[in-house]
Amino acid sequence: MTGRGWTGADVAAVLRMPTASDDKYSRGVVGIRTGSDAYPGAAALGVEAAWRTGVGMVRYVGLRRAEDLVLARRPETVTAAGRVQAWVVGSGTDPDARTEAETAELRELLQGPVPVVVDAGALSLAIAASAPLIVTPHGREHARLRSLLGLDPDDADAVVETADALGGVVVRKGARTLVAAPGGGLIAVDAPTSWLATAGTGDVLAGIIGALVATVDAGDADALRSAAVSGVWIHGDAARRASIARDGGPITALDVAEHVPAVVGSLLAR
Ligand SMILES: NC(=O)C1=CN([C@@H]2O[C@H](COP(=O)(O)OP(=O)(O)OC[C@H]3O[C@@H](n4cnc5c(N)ncnc54)[C@H](O)[C@@H]3O)[C@@H](O)[C@H]2O)[C@@H](O)CC1
Ligand SMILES: Nc1ncnc2c1ncn2[C@@H]1O[C@H](COP(=O)(O)OP(=O)(O)O)[C@@H](O)[C@H]1O
Repeated sequence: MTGRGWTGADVAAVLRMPTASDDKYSRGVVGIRTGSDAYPGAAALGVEAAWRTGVGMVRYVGLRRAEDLVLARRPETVTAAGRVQAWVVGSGTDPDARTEAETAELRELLQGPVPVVVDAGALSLAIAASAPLIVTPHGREHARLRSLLGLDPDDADAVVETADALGGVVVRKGARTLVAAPGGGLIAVDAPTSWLATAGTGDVLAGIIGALVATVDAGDADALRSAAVSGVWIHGDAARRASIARDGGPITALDVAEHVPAVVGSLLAR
Protein backbone atom coordinates (compact mmCIF):
# COMPACT_ATOMS: atom_id res chain seq x y z
CA MET A 1 0.00 0.00 0.00
CA THR A 2 1.39 3.38 -0.97
CA GLY A 3 -0.23 6.75 -0.76
CA ARG A 4 0.93 10.29 -1.28
CA GLY A 5 0.88 12.61 1.69
CA TRP A 6 -1.07 15.82 2.26
CA THR A 7 0.47 19.10 3.42
CA GLY A 8 -0.68 22.23 5.20
CA ALA A 9 -0.51 24.00 1.81
CA ASP A 10 -2.95 21.43 0.36
CA VAL A 11 -5.33 22.09 3.26
CA ALA A 12 -5.00 25.87 2.94
CA ALA A 13 -6.12 25.59 -0.69
CA VAL A 14 -9.46 24.15 0.51
CA LEU A 15 -10.07 26.84 3.16
CA ARG A 16 -11.65 30.19 2.40
CA MET A 17 -11.40 33.39 4.40
CA PRO A 18 -14.80 35.15 4.66
CA THR A 19 -15.06 38.47 2.83
CA ALA A 20 -17.12 41.64 3.21
CA SER A 21 -19.64 40.31 0.69
CA ASP A 22 -20.27 37.07 2.61
CA ASP A 23 -23.26 36.24 4.76
CA LYS A 24 -24.02 33.22 6.92
CA TYR A 25 -25.54 31.32 3.98
CA SER A 26 -22.77 32.03 1.48
CA ARG A 27 -20.20 30.78 4.02
CA GLY A 28 -21.80 27.32 3.99
CA VAL A 29 -24.58 25.61 5.94
CA VAL A 30 -24.02 22.11 7.29
CA GLY A 31 -26.86 19.87 8.46
CA ILE A 32 -26.06 17.39 11.22
CA ARG A 33 -28.36 14.43 11.77
CA THR A 34 -26.50 12.37 14.37
CA GLY A 35 -26.80 11.13 17.95
CA SER A 36 -29.50 9.12 19.67
CA ASP A 37 -30.94 8.59 23.14
CA ALA A 38 -28.12 6.09 23.75
CA TYR A 39 -25.36 8.36 22.35
CA PRO A 40 -26.48 12.00 22.62
CA GLY A 41 -22.88 13.17 23.12
CA ALA A 42 -21.94 12.27 19.56
CA ALA A 43 -24.36 14.95 18.32
CA ALA A 44 -22.82 17.66 20.50
CA LEU A 45 -19.30 16.68 19.41
CA GLY A 46 -20.07 16.78 15.68
CA VAL A 47 -21.96 20.08 15.97
CA GLU A 48 -19.15 21.67 18.00
CA ALA A 49 -16.57 20.51 15.44
CA ALA A 50 -18.57 21.84 12.49
CA TRP A 51 -18.94 25.29 14.09
CA ARG A 52 -15.25 25.39 14.97
CA THR A 53 -14.25 24.61 11.36
CA GLY A 54 -15.88 27.84 10.23
CA VAL A 55 -19.25 27.46 8.49
CA GLY A 56 -21.87 30.20 8.50
CA MET A 57 -24.56 27.97 10.03
CA VAL A 58 -25.02 24.54 11.57
CA ARG A 59 -28.49 22.99 11.53
CA TYR A 60 -29.15 20.06 13.83
CA VAL A 61 -31.87 17.44 13.31
CA GLY A 62 -32.29 14.76 15.97
CA LEU A 63 -34.08 13.38 18.98
CA ARG A 64 -34.97 15.59 21.94
CA ARG A 65 -32.26 14.36 24.32
CA ALA A 66 -29.50 14.96 21.79
CA GLU A 67 -31.02 18.26 20.65
CA ASP A 68 -31.14 19.55 24.23
CA LEU A 69 -27.47 18.68 24.69
CA VAL A 70 -26.52 20.34 21.39
CA LEU A 71 -28.37 23.56 22.30
CA ALA A 72 -26.92 23.61 25.82
CA ARG A 73 -23.42 23.42 24.34
CA ARG A 74 -24.04 25.56 21.21
CA PRO A 75 -27.20 27.73 21.40
CA GLU A 76 -26.28 29.27 18.03
CA THR A 77 -27.23 25.95 16.38
CA VAL A 78 -30.41 26.17 14.27
CA THR A 79 -32.95 23.38 14.80
CA ALA A 80 -35.48 24.62 12.22
CA ALA A 81 -35.56 22.91 8.82
CA GLY A 82 -33.99 24.68 5.86
CA ARG A 83 -31.44 24.40 3.10
CA VAL A 84 -28.03 22.87 3.73
CA GLN A 85 -24.98 22.32 1.49
CA ALA A 86 -23.77 19.14 3.23
CA TRP A 87 -25.20 16.55 5.60
CA VAL A 88 -23.45 14.56 8.34
CA VAL A 89 -25.31 11.40 9.39
CA GLY A 90 -24.80 8.28 11.49
CA SER A 91 -22.37 9.22 14.31
CA GLY A 92 -23.74 7.99 17.63
CA THR A 93 -26.49 5.89 16.14
CA ASP A 94 -27.22 2.18 16.33
CA PRO A 95 -28.83 0.72 13.17
CA ASP A 96 -30.65 -1.89 15.27
CA ALA A 97 -32.33 0.83 17.34
CA ARG A 98 -33.28 3.06 14.37
CA THR A 99 -36.99 3.51 13.58
CA GLU A 100 -38.31 2.69 10.11
CA ALA A 101 -39.26 6.35 9.68
CA GLU A 102 -35.72 7.50 10.44
CA THR A 103 -34.27 4.89 8.08
CA ALA A 104 -36.62 6.09 5.31
CA GLU A 105 -35.59 9.72 5.86
CA LEU A 106 -31.90 8.81 5.78
CA ARG A 107 -32.43 6.86 2.56
CA GLU A 108 -34.11 9.91 1.04
CA LEU A 109 -31.17 12.11 2.04
CA LEU A 110 -28.82 9.57 0.51
CA GLN A 111 -30.69 9.78 -2.80
CA GLY A 112 -30.63 13.58 -2.87
CA PRO A 113 -28.37 16.15 -4.55
CA VAL A 114 -26.63 17.34 -1.36
CA PRO A 115 -23.34 15.61 -0.38
CA VAL A 116 -23.56 13.36 2.67
CA VAL A 117 -20.81 12.45 5.16
CA VAL A 118 -21.79 8.99 6.42
CA ASP A 119 -20.39 7.69 9.71
CA ALA A 120 -20.89 4.81 12.17
CA GLY A 121 -24.51 3.56 12.35
CA ALA A 122 -25.52 4.84 8.90
CA LEU A 123 -22.69 3.18 6.95
CA SER A 124 -24.75 0.19 5.85
CA LEU A 125 -27.21 2.57 4.13
CA ALA A 126 -24.41 4.13 2.07
CA ILE A 127 -24.17 1.22 -0.35
CA ALA A 128 -27.49 2.23 -1.96
CA ALA A 129 -26.72 5.96 -2.10
CA SER A 130 -26.71 8.14 -5.20
CA ALA A 131 -25.89 11.44 -3.40
CA PRO A 132 -22.26 12.64 -3.50
CA LEU A 133 -20.80 10.55 -0.69
CA ILE A 134 -17.98 10.58 1.86
CA VAL A 135 -17.95 7.58 4.23
CA THR A 136 -15.80 7.54 7.39
CA PRO A 137 -15.44 3.93 8.63
CA HIS A 138 -12.84 2.76 11.16
CA GLY A 139 -11.09 -0.53 10.38
CA ARG A 140 -13.87 -2.84 11.50
CA GLU A 141 -16.59 -0.73 9.87
CA HIS A 142 -14.55 -0.70 6.65
CA ALA A 143 -14.39 -4.51 6.69
CA ARG A 144 -18.18 -4.67 7.16
CA LEU A 145 -18.74 -2.15 4.36
CA ARG A 146 -16.54 -4.20 2.04
CA SER A 147 -18.58 -7.33 2.85
CA LEU A 148 -21.80 -5.48 2.00
CA LEU A 149 -20.21 -4.43 -1.31
CA GLY A 150 -19.21 -8.03 -2.10
CA LEU A 151 -15.48 -7.37 -1.53
CA ASP A 152 -12.96 -9.24 0.61
CA PRO A 153 -13.42 -7.83 4.13
CA ASP A 154 -9.87 -8.73 5.15
CA ASP A 155 -8.23 -6.52 2.53
CA ALA A 156 -8.02 -3.60 4.96
CA ASP A 157 -5.86 -1.32 2.81
CA ALA A 158 -7.83 -1.75 -0.44
CA VAL A 159 -9.51 1.60 0.09
CA VAL A 160 -9.40 2.56 -3.61
CA GLU A 161 -11.31 -0.63 -4.42
CA THR A 162 -13.89 0.22 -1.74
CA ALA A 163 -14.28 3.74 -3.16
CA ASP A 164 -14.73 2.37 -6.68
CA ALA A 165 -17.36 -0.16 -5.58
CA LEU A 166 -19.20 2.42 -3.47
CA GLY A 167 -18.95 5.29 -5.95
CA GLY A 168 -17.93 7.66 -3.16
CA VAL A 169 -14.99 8.96 -1.14
CA VAL A 170 -13.76 6.55 1.55
CA VAL A 171 -11.96 7.75 4.69
CA ARG A 172 -10.67 4.66 6.50
CA LYS A 173 -9.74 5.92 9.94
CA GLY A 174 -6.84 4.75 12.09
CA ALA A 175 -3.38 5.86 13.25
CA ARG A 176 -2.78 6.14 9.49
CA THR A 177 -5.98 7.28 7.79
CA LEU A 178 -6.37 6.36 4.14
CA VAL A 179 -8.54 8.42 1.81
CA ALA A 180 -9.57 7.44 -1.72
CA ALA A 181 -12.06 8.67 -4.29
CA PRO A 182 -13.47 6.52 -7.11
CA GLY A 183 -10.83 6.15 -9.82
CA GLY A 184 -8.43 8.32 -7.84
CA GLY A 185 -5.15 7.74 -6.06
CA LEU A 186 -4.73 6.95 -2.43
CA ILE A 187 -3.83 9.65 0.10
CA ALA A 188 -2.44 8.72 3.52
CA VAL A 189 -2.50 10.99 6.57
CA ASP A 190 -0.61 9.88 9.69
CA ALA A 191 -2.05 11.10 12.99
CA PRO A 192 0.57 13.26 14.75
CA THR A 193 -0.43 11.84 18.15
CA SER A 194 -2.04 8.62 19.32
CA TRP A 195 -3.77 10.45 22.15
CA LEU A 196 -6.33 10.84 19.33
CA ALA A 197 -7.44 7.23 19.95
CA THR A 198 -10.14 8.29 22.42
CA ALA A 199 -13.94 8.04 22.37
CA GLY A 200 -15.75 10.60 20.25
CA THR A 201 -12.86 11.83 18.09
CA GLY A 202 -14.50 10.13 15.09
CA ASP A 203 -17.67 12.15 15.75
CA VAL A 204 -15.53 15.30 15.76
CA LEU A 205 -13.88 14.29 12.47
CA ALA A 206 -17.27 13.82 10.78
CA GLY A 207 -18.29 17.35 11.85
CA ILE A 208 -15.05 18.86 10.52
CA ILE A 209 -15.38 17.09 7.16
CA GLY A 210 -19.06 18.05 6.90
CA ALA A 211 -18.17 21.72 7.43
CA LEU A 212 -15.50 21.62 4.73
CA VAL A 213 -17.75 19.76 2.28
CA ALA A 214 -20.44 22.45 2.79
CA THR A 215 -18.06 25.00 1.28
CA VAL A 216 -16.97 23.13 -1.89
CA ASP A 217 -18.65 22.31 -5.20
CA ALA A 218 -20.68 19.13 -4.57
CA GLY A 219 -20.40 18.13 -8.23
CA ASP A 220 -16.59 18.12 -8.19
CA ALA A 221 -15.31 14.69 -7.05
CA ASP A 222 -11.76 16.00 -6.58
CA ALA A 223 -13.02 18.81 -4.37
CA LEU A 224 -14.94 16.35 -2.20
CA ARG A 225 -11.85 14.21 -1.74
CA SER A 226 -9.70 17.26 -0.96
CA ALA A 227 -12.25 18.37 1.65
CA ALA A 228 -12.21 14.90 3.22
CA VAL A 229 -8.40 14.64 3.39
CA SER A 230 -8.10 18.20 4.63
CA GLY A 231 -10.58 17.39 7.39
CA VAL A 232 -8.39 14.49 8.50
CA TRP A 233 -5.31 16.73 8.46
CA ILE A 234 -7.01 19.51 10.47
CA HIS A 235 -8.32 16.92 12.99
CA GLY A 236 -4.82 15.51 13.51
CA ASP A 237 -3.19 18.92 13.86
CA ALA A 238 -5.89 20.05 16.31
CA ALA A 239 -5.18 16.93 18.40
CA ARG A 240 -1.45 17.70 18.30
CA ARG A 241 -2.08 21.27 19.47
CA ALA A 242 -4.53 20.11 22.15
CA SER A 243 -1.95 17.72 23.58
CA ILE A 244 0.85 20.32 23.44
CA ALA A 245 -1.44 22.70 25.38
CA ARG A 246 -1.47 20.00 28.07
CA ASP A 247 2.30 19.49 28.09
CA GLY A 248 2.00 16.49 25.79
CA GLY A 249 -0.64 14.88 27.98
CA PRO A 250 -3.97 13.22 27.15
CA ILE A 251 -6.80 14.95 25.33
CA THR A 252 -10.55 14.49 24.95
CA ALA A 253 -12.64 14.68 21.80
CA LEU A 254 -13.95 18.12 22.78
CA ASP A 255 -10.35 19.33 23.26
CA VAL A 256 -9.71 18.40 19.61
CA ALA A 257 -12.74 20.40 18.41
CA GLU A 258 -11.68 23.41 20.50
CA HIS A 259 -8.27 23.53 18.81
CA VAL A 260 -9.65 23.48 15.26
CA PRO A 261 -9.97 27.30 14.91
CA ALA A 262 -6.23 27.75 15.62
CA VAL A 263 -5.40 25.22 12.89
CA VAL A 264 -7.68 26.97 10.40
CA GLY A 265 -6.44 30.43 11.39
CA SER A 266 -2.79 29.51 11.10
CA LEU A 267 -3.29 27.92 7.68
CA LEU A 268 -5.20 30.95 6.36
CA ALA A 269 -2.44 33.27 7.63
CA ARG A 270 0.30 31.50 5.62
N1 LIG B 1 -20.09 10.42 23.45
C1 LIG B 1 -20.72 9.68 22.54
O1 LIG B 1 -21.93 9.75 22.36
C2 LIG B 1 -19.91 8.75 21.73
C3 LIG B 1 -20.57 7.99 20.79
N2 LIG B 1 -19.92 7.13 20.00
C4 LIG B 1 -20.75 6.39 19.07
O2 LIG B 1 -21.00 5.15 19.67
C5 LIG B 1 -21.47 4.25 18.68
C6 LIG B 1 -20.94 2.87 18.95
O3 LIG B 1 -19.61 2.91 19.40
P1 LIG B 1 -18.91 1.55 19.84
O4 LIG B 1 -17.64 1.93 20.53
O5 LIG B 1 -19.87 0.67 20.54
O6 LIG B 1 -18.67 0.88 18.46
P2 LIG B 1 -17.44 0.94 17.51
O7 LIG B 1 -17.96 0.75 16.14
O8 LIG B 1 -16.61 2.16 17.74
O9 LIG B 1 -16.60 -0.30 17.97
C7 LIG B 1 -17.09 -1.60 17.73
C8 LIG B 1 -15.95 -2.54 17.49
O10 LIG B 1 -15.09 -2.05 16.47
C9 LIG B 1 -13.74 -2.16 16.87
N3 LIG B 1 -12.95 -1.03 16.39
C10 LIG B 1 -13.05 0.23 16.82
N4 LIG B 1 -12.12 1.01 16.19
C11 LIG B 1 -11.46 0.18 15.35
C12 LIG B 1 -10.39 0.37 14.43
N5 LIG B 1 -9.82 1.57 14.23
N6 LIG B 1 -9.97 -0.68 13.73
C13 LIG B 1 -10.54 -1.89 13.90
N7 LIG B 1 -11.54 -2.15 14.76
C14 LIG B 1 -11.99 -1.12 15.48
C15 LIG B 1 -13.77 -2.16 18.38
O11 LIG B 1 -12.67 -2.89 18.87
C16 LIG B 1 -15.07 -2.78 18.71
O12 LIG B 1 -14.91 -4.18 18.87
C17 LIG B 1 -21.05 4.83 17.34
O13 LIG B 1 -22.24 5.27 16.72
C18 LIG B 1 -20.20 6.03 17.71
O14 LIG B 1 -20.39 7.09 16.79
C19 LIG B 1 -18.48 6.99 20.04
O15 LIG B 1 -18.04 7.88 19.04
C20 LIG B 1 -17.90 7.36 21.38
C21 LIG B 1 -18.45 8.66 21.92
N1 LIG C 1 -3.71 4.58 17.40
C1 LIG C 1 -4.18 5.71 16.89
N2 LIG C 1 -3.37 6.78 16.74
C2 LIG C 1 -3.84 7.94 16.25
N3 LIG C 1 -5.13 8.15 15.88
C3 LIG C 1 -5.98 7.11 16.00
C4 LIG C 1 -5.57 5.85 16.49
N4 LIG C 1 -6.64 5.03 16.50
C5 LIG C 1 -7.68 5.75 16.04
N5 LIG C 1 -7.30 7.00 15.73
C6 LIG C 1 -8.15 8.10 15.23
O1 LIG C 1 -9.13 8.35 16.24
C7 LIG C 1 -10.41 8.57 15.63
C8 LIG C 1 -11.37 7.50 16.17
O2 LIG C 1 -12.59 7.52 15.49
P1 LIG C 1 -13.67 6.35 15.68
O3 LIG C 1 -13.04 5.03 15.53
O4 LIG C 1 -14.82 6.71 14.84
O5 LIG C 1 -14.04 6.50 17.23
P2 LIG C 1 -15.35 7.08 17.94
O6 LIG C 1 -16.50 6.30 17.37
O7 LIG C 1 -15.14 6.82 19.40
O8 LIG C 1 -15.45 8.53 17.64
C9 LIG C 1 -10.19 8.52 14.15
O9 LIG C 1 -10.00 9.83 13.64
C10 LIG C 1 -8.89 7.72 13.99
O10 LIG C 1 -8.17 8.07 12.83
